[in-house]
Amino acid sequence: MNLKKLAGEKAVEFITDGMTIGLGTGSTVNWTIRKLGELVKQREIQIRAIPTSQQTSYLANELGIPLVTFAQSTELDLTIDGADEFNSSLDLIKGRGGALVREKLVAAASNRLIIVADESKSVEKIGKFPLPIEVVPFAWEVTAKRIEGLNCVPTLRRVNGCPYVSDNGNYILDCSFGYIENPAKLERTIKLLPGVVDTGLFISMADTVIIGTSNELKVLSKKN
Ligand SMILES: O=C[C@H](O)[C@H](O)[C@H](O)COP(=O)(O)O
Repeated sequence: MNLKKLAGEKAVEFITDGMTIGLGTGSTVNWTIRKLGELVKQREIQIRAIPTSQQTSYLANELGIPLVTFAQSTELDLTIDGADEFNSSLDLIKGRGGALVREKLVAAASNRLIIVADESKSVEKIGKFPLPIEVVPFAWEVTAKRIEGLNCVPTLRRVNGCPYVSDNGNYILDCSFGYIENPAKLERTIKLLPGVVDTGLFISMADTVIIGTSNELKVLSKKN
């Protein structure tokens, strides 16, 4: 069973006619986007969408999903996106695919954030994998040193030996903090550092996580 597909396709049920939605990035939400593309093609639903990456923009265009920008709408009804890790409080780590900055901006402009993931993303404490932090290329070495001072090992993300460059023209540092005891505090601390654009910590942003497990689909919702 493809658990990413199971979770990704389920999320389409939350999209209703006339919505303006945010489309996340990654292999799980791609299933949502493909399913949505079918509905749009069959004229079963009319929506507008803002993509969180070039990659998602290409896919949505290929599928005929109408795209808009924040110039047309500054408020979104719903965003559906993937995650690299989530805990039972629905705190997330995102950004392994490099789209964290736009993903956070789109999520923050949305009335609701639905995460789609397979069960391997569920953790007791976030920090199992390095935390992606997007930084301005200028003086990135200095920024990395400052982040290192917070007790972690930052590694510049590279592709074929060259620094990975995000859609925003920035670099990404993958930072091994180990398990993060207080994600909200860490987020505030990192964001104060000069050179940091944003972090992959998404704290108190997700409303719902749809999880594909080998037995069934599980839905976790924010406790109010
Ligand atoms: O930058 C990438 C995003 O945060 C993705 O949503 C995240 O990495 C999850 O991707 P996937 O569904 O491919 O595991």
